[in-house]
Amino acid sequence: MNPLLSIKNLVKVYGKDTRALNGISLDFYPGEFIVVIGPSGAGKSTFIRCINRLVDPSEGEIVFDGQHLEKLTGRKLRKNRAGIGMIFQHYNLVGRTNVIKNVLHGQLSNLPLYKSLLGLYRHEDKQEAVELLKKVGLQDQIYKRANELSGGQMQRVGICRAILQRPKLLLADEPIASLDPLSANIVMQQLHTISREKQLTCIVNLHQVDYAKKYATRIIGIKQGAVVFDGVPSQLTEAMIREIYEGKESQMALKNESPHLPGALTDNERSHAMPMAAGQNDE
Ligand SMILES: Nc1ncnc2c1ncn2[C@@H]1O[C@H](COP(=O)(O)OP(=O)(O)OP(=O)(O)O)[C@@H](O)[C@H]1O
Repeated sequence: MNPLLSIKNLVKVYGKDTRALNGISLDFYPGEFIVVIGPSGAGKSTFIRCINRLVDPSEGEIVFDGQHLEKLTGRKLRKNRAGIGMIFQHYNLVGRTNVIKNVLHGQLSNLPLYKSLLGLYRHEDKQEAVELLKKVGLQDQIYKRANELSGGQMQRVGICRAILQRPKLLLADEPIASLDPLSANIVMQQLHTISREKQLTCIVNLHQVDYAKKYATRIIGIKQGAVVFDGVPSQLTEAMIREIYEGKESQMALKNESPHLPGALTDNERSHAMPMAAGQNDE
């Protein structure tokens, strides 16, 4: 089977000498549910964000669905990136817009510019948006403003938006880091179920090793910008977990606690509130 995504010698250096990724090479196959774990600062977010070019890699190749993404710019990059959905830690919904319109934003990149500006969505997209919202239990919240929802509900809207984009690959950057354990479990369960049903390849960054073991078909451990573990959940032993998280982060990961606290959007997340929308990220 050919990989859907093939990454070769991926390097990211921030500024002069912060080497966040140190030559990562990995292949990802259709239908895999991959969880990336590792201590804070290991490079997990940088890795996920290099894949869809929210962060530009310094070196290496990113071949997605046969296209070298690292070489693309402007419209070609947007077109190819439309096949990659993204779920953010802080949801990145448009707070004053209602739930269904937020979900429909997932289709913006597939509409001609004038239709996207006027919000002229296709009937079948509206129907699918409603179906997805029903699936995640939000059928009664469809016309509520997004900023009236709980964190867990917002993230379920974020999942629906990413799925409505009809991607081949779904990236999720710490999707449950801002949620309480009950909401986190619901979000992971729904993400897992929907991606299984659609046979989507998912790459999810998590701090919680328990969730990684529960949901992943494959776990990647990253430490200091390099892959130190790549295997199925049963191969991730306690000793291996300690090795990955050696240092103060290990205790938090083993106790299934997130070192992240809910907070404001980072500047980068804010500027990519609708990363796949037409007209954005022109280079
Ligand atoms: N925009 C940036 N500018 C400079 N350095 C950065 C930037 N983003 C990340 N870094 C640095 O790159 C390294 C990897 O960061 P990254 O956020 O990818 O790690 P992470 O594993 O996702 O961490 P966490 O789990 O805490 O989110 C860290 O040393 C971090 O300080």
